[in-house]
Formats: sequence, C-alpha cells, structure tokens
Amino acid sequence: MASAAVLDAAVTVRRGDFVLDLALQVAAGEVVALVGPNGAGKTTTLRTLAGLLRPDGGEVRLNGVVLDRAGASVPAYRRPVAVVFQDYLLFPHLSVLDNVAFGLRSAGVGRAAARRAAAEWLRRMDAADLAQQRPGQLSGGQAQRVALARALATEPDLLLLDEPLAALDARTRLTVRGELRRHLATFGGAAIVITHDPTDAAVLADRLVVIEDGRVVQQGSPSEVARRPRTDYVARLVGLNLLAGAGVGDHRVRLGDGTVITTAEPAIGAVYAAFRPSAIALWAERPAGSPRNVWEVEVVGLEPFGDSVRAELRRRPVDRQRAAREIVRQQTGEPDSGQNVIAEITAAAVADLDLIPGRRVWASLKASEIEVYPAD
Ligand SMILES: Nc1ncnc2c1ncn2[C@@H]1O[C@H](COP(=O)(O)OP(=O)(O)OP(=O)(O)O)[C@@H](O)[C@H]1O
Repeated sequence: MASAAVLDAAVTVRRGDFVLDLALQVAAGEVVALVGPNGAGKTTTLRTLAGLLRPDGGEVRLNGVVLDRAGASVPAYRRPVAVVFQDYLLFPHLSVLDNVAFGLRSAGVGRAAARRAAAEWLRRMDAADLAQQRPGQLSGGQAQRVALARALATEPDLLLLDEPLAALDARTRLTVRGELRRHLATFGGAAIVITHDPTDAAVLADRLVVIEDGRVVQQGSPSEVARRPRTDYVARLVGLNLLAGAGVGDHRVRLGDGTVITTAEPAIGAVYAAFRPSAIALWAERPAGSPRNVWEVEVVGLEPFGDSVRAELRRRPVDRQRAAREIVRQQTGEPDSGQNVIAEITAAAVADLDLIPGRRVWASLKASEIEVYPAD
C-alpha cells in the first residue's frame, strides 16, 4: 500500500519556447506511468528529476530533502535517484558484474563490497549467470535486467525508467514486462516509468499521469483513465471515441455541432461521451426500429486493424450555421474539428457497404454503449 509522498515536485522548466509546468507527487512503493504525445515534456521531466536539467522555478523534494530550489540544486551524482535509460547505456568494455558494481563504486562503496552487492542484485534479477559477460553479448531482455539491477543496486529513493521496454521485440517485451512488474512491486521507493504504450502503462503502473504540452491533463488509475478519457490524445491512446457536449436534460447531450445524442445515464452540464469503435454499426439505409443514435456520416479513411477495419467517419452536422462553417472548413482545408469518430467493422461489412473514402452511410450507436461523465 502506498504511503506519504516520497517525491514532491512542482517545477517550471523552459526549453526554448517550450514550458514544462508540472506538479507531481509519487508515494513510497507507488509506480507512476508518465505518458504523453511526442514533445509533451516527458524527457524534460525525467532529466529534471534526475538532476540533469536545472528547473527555472519551483521545487523538487525527495523524502523531504530539497533537491532543487531557486539557485540551489543537488547535482545528479549526489541524488538518491537512479535512471534506466531507453537503450540501457551499459558500459561495453565492462563485464555485467562491473557494470552493476559501477553505481555503487561511484557512491563510494569499496571494490569488494560493491562486487558482492552487484552479484547479489544480479541473483535477485535472475541474471547471476550473466555476470562475466559483456553487454554486447546480451539479448535486449537480458540487458534490461542488468540495467535494472545496476539502478536498484544503489537503493535509490526514486527510480526513473525511460521507455524501459521500447528496445525489445514484441515477444520479449511480453515476458520482460511481466518481470519488470514483479521487480517494481518489490521496490520500496517511488518509481516513474515513461512510456508511449498503453499496455505497458496499464500493466506496470498504479497511476497514470498524462502530460500534454508541458502540463498534466489527466491522472488516475489505469482503469479510470481507460474508461473516462478527457482529451483526444488519451482517447486515442486507450482506443475510445470521445465527444464533448452539454447535457440538455432527459438523457440527452448536445454536441458542439448541434447533434443531439441519447445516453443511458443522465447527463448534466458540460460532459464527455466516450464509446468503443466496435459499438458503432454502419448501414446503407437509415436504420429504423430500436431506440439508438443514428447519424449520417461520410467515410474519411479506412485502415486495417487486426482482423477488422477501422473507418474514420465525419458526422454531418445538423446545425445549419455550423454546417455552413463545416463547408467553409472543408473548402479551406482547416484541421478537423476533432469530432470525427472511428468505427471498427468487419472486412465483410466494408465489402457489403462498398465503403470507400467519400461514401455516405448511416451509423448507429446504442445509448447503453456510451459512457457519459462530467467534463469539469
Ligand atoms: N535542448 C533543447 N532546447 C530547446 N528545446 C528543447 C530542447 N530539448 C527539448 N526541447 C523541447 O522541449 C519540448 C519537450 O521535449 P521532451 O523531449 O521533454 O518531450 P517528450 O515528451 O519526452 O517527447 P518524446 O516522446 O518525443 O520523447 C519539445 O517541444 C522540445 O522541442
């Protein structure tokens, strides 16, 4: 069970035009996954916490000790912080054992004691048999285990992992992900894992912190975030459609373009509506019968997705003024309003409906398939 915050950071970091303005707390024993699109500020966060970048303002505290504050900064090598870099950065000329011992030697531990401790960490990581090998002889999964042993051997209060599984092929990744989860579970400090992969985040982390453009836009347990995304990026990450609108009573939500959708749950005030791409069915003719949401849509694009096909659909606005703006938007080639939806359908349906970009069809979505929740 996680306890009081080990890491307590509230910093501003400028890099050219980019500003990271981040408040982040991580408890003892807690694993946080830091996710965000390219350029969101993940690496900047990691480098700041590691002491490789000086913040322009704010404070970083670790176990109550100030590491950064206006004008004063504890250098990287003096911080109880360990980093596992994406490509592991093992020293090629040293044996695995000496790589693991290196961190301890730098922290002032004597040679014999450092090697004994390194051997013990390799044993814990099921890597004792690799001790005399050189990094060049290791598989990706083995190198990751060694890098993790090297980081944990220094018994850091904060462990930072930068895309720890990115260098691995899909099969190795699955096994190493499981191993990493086991090792992180026994780590008593605070851990932050940077990842682009929603599965890695869900498996490894207790909490997801999503940053976009230098700011935290959403955080919560992996299941909360997966069920209730709050930005387009998060919705895409977890594979849901996300629409924004306002509750207008009677289980109805008016979307930005005037479309009204019916939801099973009551909706009040500003809300988000999220649903799975597979919840959408497509029809050649307007479907009649059971109560559901029906939209006329235009196929924007089609993409294979496993055994099925993902179709990007542009909903046709019902609000006349907005429709006029939509026409202008299409003519001027402005970016999408973000209200397109993705449907996941079978290849047979694509053939039956003769779907091609530009084709107009009908889409239906059951009210019970929509998760509706407050936007603020
Ligand atoms: N040395 C630098 N000088 C100026 N700007 C920089 C520098 N390094 C990074 N930036 C800018 O800081 C912003 C955040 O970059 P950062 O590498 O932290 O993002 P990221 O979330 O790690 O992205 P990615 O997922 O692509 O690694 C970007 O806009 C980037 O252009």
